Amino acid sequence: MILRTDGLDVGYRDHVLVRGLRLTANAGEVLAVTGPNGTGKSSLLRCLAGLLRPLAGQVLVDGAPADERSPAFRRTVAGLLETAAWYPNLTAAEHLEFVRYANRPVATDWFDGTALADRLEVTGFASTLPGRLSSGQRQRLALALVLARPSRLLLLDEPERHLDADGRTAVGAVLRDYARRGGAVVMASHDPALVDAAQARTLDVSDWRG
Ligand SMILES: Nc1ncnc2c1ncn2[C@@H]1O[C@H](COP(=O)(O)OP(=O)(O)OP(=O)(O)O)[C@@H](O)[C@H]1O
Repeated sequence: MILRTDGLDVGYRDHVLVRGLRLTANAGEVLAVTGPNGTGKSSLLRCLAGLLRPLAGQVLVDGAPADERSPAFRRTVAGLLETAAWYPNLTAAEHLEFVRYANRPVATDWFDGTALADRLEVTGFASTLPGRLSSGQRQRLALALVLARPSRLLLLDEPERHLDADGRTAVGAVLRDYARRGGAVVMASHDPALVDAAQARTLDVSDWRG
């Protein structure tokens, strides 16, 4: 088991969004967190990523509390939760090269997502600067960059954002294969087609309303 939560309360001060959540994500599994707007999907993802402290309970990754400052946690978890940051003067291909180079020392020990990243068809705009990409192309690049980082647990907030129907299906298939190679994916999603393509198990956060 890669990820486990027990008795997890997620929210802000006196505003509990999710209460007592028990969740697991195993190697080989894609878990889709669903539910209406404002029910706490993004907040839950931030909590799993160690970016928002739980109001109660624990998030355990490989048995240790989620902690962004831990090198082991950072080697295990890769995420796309907010808008990606770009180097305005690096092309799409240079972004990918940079991320691969920066992760080179650990790339042989951990999951190598290079082949998966290549399936997002970044090649079509490889020499374009981020400021000149369409929002869908930027989303493909952001996902390719996350996949290019070695990881065993992917945390994604609405990966379908800005993608056309083919792009959503492609992302679903890539996530399915990431899991098949031994990773686990937890994603918030509003897109049943993506959830289907990823063969994801679903968890409706509104069942755990605070
Ligand atoms: N930093 C914050 N401080 C206080 N409240 C917040 C903060 N971020 C989000 N919230 C509130 O928490 C609630 C849940 O927000 P969240 O973004 O987690 O929902 P969501 O399920 O991801 O929604 P959507 O489907 O619209 O993306 C909302 O009422 C939101 O206003």
